[in-house]
Amino acid sequence: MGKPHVIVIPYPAQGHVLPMLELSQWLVKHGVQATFVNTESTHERVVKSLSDSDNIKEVVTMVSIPDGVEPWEDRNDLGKLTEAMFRVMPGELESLIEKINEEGDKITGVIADGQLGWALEVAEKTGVKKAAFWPASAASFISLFNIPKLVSDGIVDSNGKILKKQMIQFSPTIPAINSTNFIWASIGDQATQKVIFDMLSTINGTSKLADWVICNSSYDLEPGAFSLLPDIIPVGPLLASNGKSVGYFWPEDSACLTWLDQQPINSVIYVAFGSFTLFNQTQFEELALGLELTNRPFLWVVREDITPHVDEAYIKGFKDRVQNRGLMVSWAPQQQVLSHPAIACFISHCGWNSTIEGISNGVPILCWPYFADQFLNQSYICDEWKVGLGLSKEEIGIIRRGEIKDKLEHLLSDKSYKERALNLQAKTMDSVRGGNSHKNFNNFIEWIKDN
Ligand SMILES: O=c1ccn([C@@H]2O[C@H](COP(=O)(O)OP(=O)(O)O[C@H]3O[C@H](CO)[C@@H](O)[C@H](O)[C@H]3O)[C@@H](O)[C@H]2O)c(=O)[nH]1
Repeated sequence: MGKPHVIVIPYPAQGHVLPMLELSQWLVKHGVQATFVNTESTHERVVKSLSDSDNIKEVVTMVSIPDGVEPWEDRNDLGKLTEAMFRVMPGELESLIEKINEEGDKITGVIADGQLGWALEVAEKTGVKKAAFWPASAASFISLFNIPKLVSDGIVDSNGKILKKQMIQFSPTIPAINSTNFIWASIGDQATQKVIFDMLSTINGTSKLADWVICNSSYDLEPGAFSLLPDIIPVGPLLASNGKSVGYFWPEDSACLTWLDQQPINSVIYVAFGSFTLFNQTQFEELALGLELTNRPFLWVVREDITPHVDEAYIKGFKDRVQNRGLMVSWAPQQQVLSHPAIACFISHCGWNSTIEGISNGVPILCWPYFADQFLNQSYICDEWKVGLGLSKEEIGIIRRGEIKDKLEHLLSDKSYKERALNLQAKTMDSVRGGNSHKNFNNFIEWIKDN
């Protein structure tokens, strides 16, 4: 009997591809062969963005299949993308597995993103092991499991439209969620929301189809959520196995690490909003001016692809005034940045990966959620773990420079945030270095290897 050989297949979004590629590298380290299946367009982006030192292609077999989106359609339309994927990718995945098997390199299991239930149906059909990977918090899983109840309670209709705007407490052991912040409720127009809602509604069934459901979280981070979900197994945070993530959609600017080396310890404000967040010009300027007002060094990820005419976006004179203490880059190697001793705090959109990367490095967080599960993650950061602060918006939805400066001052001058962040870091890292997450991961590997 040869090595176990699994297919790992993520949803084509940055916050899904990165942790699943990390998972694949951990699998390989444990003696499992991994074939990573991206959509063709994501594969192209990832391969193009690899840096010279990234040897991922020698470790994990990277392949691609079409996502079904027609050349004239827009892949940023998540509704269209999700529908097209569902139509085309199951057949493509099945053919891929057949082809690999015919070549004699037998596939023994499929580990699918929790959002891709159809991939587990393909696994079932081809008679291999089935596991689901959830790249976000266990609490967000709970909110999706409760979709049928939300419909029967009249909070949302069967298309996912929010009928009642109110705080929802699924259990006293997890943070309450405002119904307007449900994951699907802020994605695109009503038609898109329906497609995403339908996809998320299937997650309960997907997790029943899977032999294992693993989650990129830990008992220490979410004791309440995991007590409600005994069959969801935390194995995280799954950080880059060699300290550096691979699988970026944009080329990294690693010069920022050299710049960080020149900054005093515990001085730099790191600012990054993941892969989806969009700012209007007013908000962009207020953030820039807020950073300027702090008089502290900062490293700010400004995505050039979503900030058209980026040079003109900065307020006049800003770049000259901050040139000795501010660095703007288009994409940073975030895990390396957050582990750098110069970092003092993190202004984040609270995507789950950014959240657990901040926690794993003991970095206090100023929360600026944009959509989806990010509001729930903010509640964890501010109310449960107490390692960060939120920001208040004006009525017109803008966060002003004075608010940004004041909250940063508060976060950095009240040492209790850093203390709690370091405590949580210690617990979290213990869990992956020999503790519960580590043990769970080893049990998972045993299951994959078991004939
Ligand atoms: O300059 C940058 C900016 C980000 N990152 C990385 O990109 C990833 C971003 O992931 P995440 O923080 O989760 O944000 P999103 O890309 O916005 O992720 C989507 O997917 C997540 C997992 O489902 C959800 O929690 C988010 O709300 C959703 O927006 C992280 O690993 C970061 O380290 C970099 O390496 N460099």
